[in-house]
Amino acid sequence: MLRIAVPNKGSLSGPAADMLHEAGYQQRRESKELRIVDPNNEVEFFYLRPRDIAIYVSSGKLDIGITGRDLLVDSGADAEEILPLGFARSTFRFAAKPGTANGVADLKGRTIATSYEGIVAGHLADHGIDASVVHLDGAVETAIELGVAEVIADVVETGTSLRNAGLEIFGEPIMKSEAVVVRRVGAGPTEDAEPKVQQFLRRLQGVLVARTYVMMDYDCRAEHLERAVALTPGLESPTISPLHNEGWVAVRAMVPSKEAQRIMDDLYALGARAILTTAIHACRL
Ligand SMILES: Nc1ncnc2c1ncn2[C@@H]1O[C@H](COP(=O)(O)OP(=O)(O)OP(=O)(O)O)[C@@H](O)[C@H]1O
Ligand SMILES: O=P(O)(O)OC[C@H]1O[C@H](OP(=O)(O)OP(=O)(O)O)[C@H](O)[C@@H]1O
Ligand SMILES: [Mg+2]
Repeated sequence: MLRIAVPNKGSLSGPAADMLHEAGYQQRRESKELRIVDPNNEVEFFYLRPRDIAIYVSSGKLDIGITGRDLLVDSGADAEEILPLGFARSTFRFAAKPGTANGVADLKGRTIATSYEGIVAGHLADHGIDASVVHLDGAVETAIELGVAEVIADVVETGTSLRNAGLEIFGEPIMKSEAVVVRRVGAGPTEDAEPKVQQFLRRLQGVLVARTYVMMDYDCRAEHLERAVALTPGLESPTISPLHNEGWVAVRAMVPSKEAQRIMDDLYALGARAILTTAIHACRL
């Protein structure tokens, strides 16, 4: 049975459960459940603190896990990212009162509060900067107002928390994060779990594709086909079928959902008609 770690709380938890559900896996019904077995898929899910997931996976007791890239790096665990999942996107940034710092060089001798000590210590070492790091569990933005630190390093999504605390980002982004699937470094093809791991990854990739693409169908005159196909090249190659009306063909191709409306406008301008888009519910590429 494949053993998978899933975030039990926080920003990663809901979207991770939604993605697993879309991929056909059974998920817990109560937010207090710590583990469930999905017998049909022969998978056992362990609901763990997101910060601990890379550590469990690196121990080899769990085959794979879903966590944040920032949490993986911060943990220093012997685990690696094998699939980015596109949700819980954030950046990790330094911030301070306006006008107090411009770049990483200004951190010398300063006190930095963060929940991600591993990332901050690594970044300071990379830049050869000597500074003190204070570990706080959360609500790090308040540390400056209360005099615990002069600078913070924290997760930023919209920037609202920083603005509300009267703080400004400075310096280059320390890292970009999103939810990722992780596994133990060195785990691989010879392991018993490998076929199940690959099947799990294919299912999640299928969800990612179904979320980002739509299927587009349209009819166009054969003489416009090359220009139409240039607009809708599909993932491999579009399907072209003859129409009963001579000189017309039907085209079917996957297109990125974000671009669907623009592509429909361009196809219409080319003379294509009966342009339809439909959602993809699931796929294997
Ligand atoms: N506002 C946010 N937007 C997007 N991702 C976020 C946000 N806050 C945290 N994350 C991401 O969630 C992961 C941290 O999860 P964790 O559960 O530790 O913190 P949290 O979501 O802030 O929950 P809490 O602080 O309530 O425990 C990291 O990968 C981080 O980048
Ligand atoms: O840029 P924003 O959209 O404001 O999002 C970023 C904030 O969200 C998270 O905080 P959370 O609410 O989880 O509280 P915490 O700091 O206690 O973790 C994170 O730690 C930041 O503070
Ligand atoms: Mg938080």
